[in-house]
Amino acid sequence: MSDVDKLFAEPLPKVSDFVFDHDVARVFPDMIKRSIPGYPTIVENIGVIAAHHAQPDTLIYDLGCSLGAATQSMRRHLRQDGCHIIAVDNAEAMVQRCREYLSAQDSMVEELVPATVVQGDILELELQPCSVVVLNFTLQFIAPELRLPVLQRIRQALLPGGILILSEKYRFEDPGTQHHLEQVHYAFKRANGYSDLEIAQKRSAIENVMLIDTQPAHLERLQQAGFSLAYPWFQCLNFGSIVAHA
Ligand SMILES: C[S@@+](CC[C@H](N)C(=O)[O-])C[C@H]1O[C@@H](n2cnc3c(N)ncnc32)[C@H](O)[C@@H]1O
Ligand SMILES: O=C(O)C(=O)C[C@]1(C(=O)O)C=C[C@@H](O)C=C1
Repeated sequence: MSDVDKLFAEPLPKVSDFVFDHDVARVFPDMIKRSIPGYPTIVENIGVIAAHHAQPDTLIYDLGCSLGAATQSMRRHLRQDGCHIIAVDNAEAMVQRCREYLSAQDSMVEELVPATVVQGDILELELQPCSVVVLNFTLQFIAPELRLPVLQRIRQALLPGGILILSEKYRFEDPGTQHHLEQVHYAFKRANGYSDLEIAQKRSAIENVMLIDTQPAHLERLQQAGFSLAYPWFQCLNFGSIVAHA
């Protein structure tokens, strides 16, 4: 159901800002696996971590779900009775295909945790009480000044004992660290078949719409949002994931 990502393979007269449109949705599984080091490990362990912390008869949110990879993983691992996953994305193309992917999962596996796919803006979404929230490479596409209010609303919606799983691309204050991890990330992309042209054009496409923070900045913001504890559980090159406890 996924094509190979060739969106930036030819020279573009003008590189437009990256958007999650139908062209991206069509190649997204290939794009994200070849672009984010450790992505399969992060997705699989989101299921493990969510299943460990999910509470019976509660909601679970996958915010910025794209095609629902994190939702599918949580459905593979969750065993608590009465849970329901709400997968949210504001991109119509993603929502359409996410519904197809989850229907396909339902046709292959019986008695999965029910999941509802909602097209909506997480900046406007009213969050119901929940025990797990996932932001898997989503917050980086939210305007920096709006990130704290989003995290505060998530914190308020989480039940006692609830968790947020936040995965992001990182930048680094130390110039040497930033340079070397950025270069090795490009080597990762080349090892996955991207050309230097694709790497350069994709970098231009995301530079204005994917504004990344340092891991310490994320941890500080989570504390500001009222989370009682936050710690990194995974990092691969300049990408990583954090668990934050209500
Ligand atoms: C890198 S993708 C997320 C990957 C996905 N969570 C996964 O695990 O495969 C970022 C997603 O966030 C969505 N997004 C960005 N801003 C959003 C917003 N304000 N509301 C809802 N979804 C948003 C995009 O449409 C896109 O599907
Ligand atoms: O940093 C890059 O070069 C990327 O392509 C990263 C990234 C991401 O982190 O979301 C950017 C856009 C797509 O969603 C896939 C991967």
